[in-house]
Amino acid sequence: MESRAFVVEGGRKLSGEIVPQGAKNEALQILCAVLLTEEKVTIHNIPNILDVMKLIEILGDLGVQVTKLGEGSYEFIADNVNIEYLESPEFNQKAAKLRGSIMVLGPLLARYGYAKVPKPGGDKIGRRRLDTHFLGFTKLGASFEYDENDAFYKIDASSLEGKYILLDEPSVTGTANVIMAAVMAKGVTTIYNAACEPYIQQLCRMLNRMGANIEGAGSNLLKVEGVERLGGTTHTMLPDMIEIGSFIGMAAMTGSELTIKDCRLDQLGQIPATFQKLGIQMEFRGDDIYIPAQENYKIDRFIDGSILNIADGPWPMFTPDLLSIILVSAIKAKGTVLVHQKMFESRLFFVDKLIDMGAQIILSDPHRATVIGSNNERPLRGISMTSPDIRAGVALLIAAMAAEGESTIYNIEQIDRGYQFIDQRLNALGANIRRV
Ligand SMILES: CC(=O)N[C@H]1[C@@H](OP(=O)(O)OP(=O)(O)OC[C@H]2O[C@@H](n3ccc(=O)[nH]c3=O)[C@H](O)[C@@H]2O)O[C@H](CO)[C@@H](O)[C@@H]1O
Ligand SMILES: C=C(OP(=O)(O)O)C(=O)O
Repeated sequence: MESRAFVVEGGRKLSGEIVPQGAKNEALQILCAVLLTEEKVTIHNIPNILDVMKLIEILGDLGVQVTKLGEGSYEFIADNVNIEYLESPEFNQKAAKLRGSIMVLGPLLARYGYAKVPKPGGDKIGRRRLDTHFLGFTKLGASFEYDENDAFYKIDASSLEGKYILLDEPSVTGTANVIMAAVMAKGVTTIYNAACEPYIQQLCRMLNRMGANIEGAGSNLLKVEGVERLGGTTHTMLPDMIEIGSFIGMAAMTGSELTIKDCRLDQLGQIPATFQKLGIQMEFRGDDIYIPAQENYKIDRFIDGSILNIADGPWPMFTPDLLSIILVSAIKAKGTVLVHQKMFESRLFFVDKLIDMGAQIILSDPHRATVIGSNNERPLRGISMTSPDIRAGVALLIAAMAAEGESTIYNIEQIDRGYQFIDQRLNALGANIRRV
C-alpha cells in the first residue's frame, strides 16, 4: 500500500550536515526545455521527488528518450516527439496532477505549432490563474482555446512572431513558458514585468547555451531574439532554496546544530536575512550555512520599534514558498511577527493545526497571521493532522519535530511532491520519523 502518513516522535535534536536537493521549481522548467531540441540534453542534480518523476514520465510518454545516468543525472533526446500523445486520456490524467506540466506548452508550441494541457494540478493554495501564459502566447501569434467541458487549454500557431509583451503579473511558470515559446519565434520578443527568480535565470542560461539569444536574465525586462534552432547542452540544477530555508527553520525550532552544505549563497536573495530577522543565528562558512544550537532567539523590530512584518512578493522579494516556514519558525521565538501572505489566498489556513498544538497565532484574515512567540516557555504538543499543501506540510513536520510527544501527519504525498527522501535524510541527522 502507498505510504500515507509520517509518525513523528518530537523533541529530538538534529546534528550534522545536510546537502540540499536540486531545486524542484527549476527542474520543472528545465525538463520541459528539453522538448526544444532534437539533440541530447544532459541534466544533473535532478531531485528525486514525485512532481519531477511524474514530469519525466510524461516526457517519456511523449516519445522523449530518457536515460538515467546515475543518481540525479539524466539524458534526454527529444528527436521523435509523439504529439498525438497529447490527445490520450492518459496524458490528461498524468498532466493534471502537477503544476509543472503547464510548461510543456511553450516548447511544444515553438517546435510543433500546437499544444494542449489539462488544467494543471499543484497546491490548492488559492486562485492560481493562468491568464499570463496565454496573454504571452497570443501576443506571439498563437490562438488560444479553453474548453470548459474537458478543462483543456489549447494553443495553435502556424508561426510565431516576436512582439513586445507586457505581462499582467510576473508569473514564474508564465514567464518560463513565454520565453520558451519565443526562443525560436521570428524576430525579437521583449518581455516586460518578467519574473526573475533564480529558476528563470537558470532557464535563460541553459537556453543560451543551447543557442538561444536571451538578454536581461535576472531583471524584469527580457529581450529574446529568435533563432532558427536550438541544440543540446549540459545543465546542473541549483540547490533548492526552499529546502534550504526549510532546514534553517527546522534547525531553529528543534534547537539543533546543523550545517547546510553547498547552498549557492549568491542565489538565495533575501532568504537568509529574513530568517535572521526572526533572531535565528547563522554563519556563512564558504558556501555552507552553519546554524548553531539555539534554545532562544528574539524577533527583530523595525528601526522605529514597530512590530516586524514579513511579506512575500515576486523575486527579488521574499518567496511565498517560504512564508509557512517563517511562520512556524516564529512560534518558539521571543517577540511578535505579522506574516503577510500577499500572493495566495489559502496558504495560511494550516495555522489551525499549529494552534491545536499550542502555538499562539491569530489568523486575522486569509492573508495575515500574527505569531506571538513563546520564548521557548510553552512547548508544542504532538497531535494528528493532515498536510494541506507542500510547504504547510513541511511546516507541520517542523512543528511535530519540535513538539513534545508523538504527532501523525497525513497526506504526506504533498511533502513527497517536493522534498526528496525527507524522512530518511532527517532520521540520519537524529530525527525519528516513521512512514506508515
Ligand atoms: C512550479 C512552480 O514553479 N511553482 C511556483 C510558481 O507557481 P506559478 O508560476 O503557478 O505562480 P505565479 O507566479 O503564476 O503566481 C501565482 C499567483 O500569485 C499571485 N501573484 C503573482 C504575481 C504577482 O505579481 N502578484 C500576485 O498576486 C497570483 O494570484 C497568481 O495566480 O510561482 C509561485 C510564486 O512564486 C510559487 O509559489 C510556486 O511554487
Ligand atoms: C506551490 C508550490 O508548488 P506548485 O506550484 O508545484 O504547486 C511550491 O513549490 O511551494
